[in-house]
Amino acid sequence: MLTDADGPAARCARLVKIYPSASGETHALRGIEASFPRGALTAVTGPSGSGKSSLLSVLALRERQSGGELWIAGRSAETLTGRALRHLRRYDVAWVAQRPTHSLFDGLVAREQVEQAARLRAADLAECARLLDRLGLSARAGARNRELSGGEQQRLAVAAAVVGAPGLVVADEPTAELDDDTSSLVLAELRRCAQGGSAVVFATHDQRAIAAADRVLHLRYGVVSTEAMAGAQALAQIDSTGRLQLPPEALALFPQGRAQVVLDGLGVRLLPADGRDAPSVPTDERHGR
Ligand SMILES: Nc1ncnc2c1ncn2[C@@H]1O[C@H](COP(=O)(O)OP(=O)(O)OP(=O)(O)O)[C@@H](O)[C@H]1O
Repeated sequence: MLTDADGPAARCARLVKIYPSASGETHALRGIEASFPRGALTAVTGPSGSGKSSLLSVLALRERQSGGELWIAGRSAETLTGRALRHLRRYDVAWVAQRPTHSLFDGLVAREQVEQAARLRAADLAECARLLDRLGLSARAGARNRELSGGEQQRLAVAAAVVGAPGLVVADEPTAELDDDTSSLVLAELRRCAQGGSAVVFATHDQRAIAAADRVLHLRYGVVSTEAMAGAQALAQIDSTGRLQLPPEALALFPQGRAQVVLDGLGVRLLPADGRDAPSVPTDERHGR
């Protein structure tokens, strides 16, 4: 079971993920700084290719980071033995893959998938039927993966992930296959899981899921560009090395890719490198809307 009860379920600093590619290397994560508190739903958003799935698969211990630090319940992922990693993956860190069948077992019917996860986490088996019912899957409890629709598989993968409230639930686009009604069922179940004390993290492009989150981390080019608490203004993230990512519309003000950094009484102004005062930017654009 995850320990370090007072800290976040997971935290990363300067997290880097590099994939080999035909042209050399793809730097999918370029120094992610983030923490994932228990009891909260964190949505990870960003354009295609910004690194959402890479972050989630490292966070869920499906892949190793290439650099930087990841702590799960206060333990550095790099120092975990193979056995400790398997233990965490099995009991404490639940994973809903982008393709839900990748998180499900072929040989089991729906009810058995959830019961198997419940047994591993020493959860009450009676909860499995209630969970399937809440997710609208009672009538499909005896069906195997290939007999389920994409949306049913997705709901089933979520059921198996949340049963027994593991310390960390990581889900890659858990509502992608769902209509409004079934999406609400999944989001309600993720909320219930967070209320039980789990840290729930999901990548999404879905406005319904973003609206349901307590906080939203927006990625661009493999770093956290902004972080927003529900209903609050998004704040640009300044990482531990002092870097901050400008919104795309501000980049046009710095064609040379250089800025003067001027501290004044109110904060910091960035001026084009030739010393001219920066042209004014409409307030909405400055806030990245
Ligand atoms: N297994 C892999 N091998 C090589 N490159 C990869 C691999 N997985 C991801 N990438 C590359 O890493 C970068 C980030 O990909 P990632 O899938 O994390 O982005 P994403 O934000 O989840 O995108 P999407 O919204 O399209 O799912 C992309 O350039 C992608 O091509």
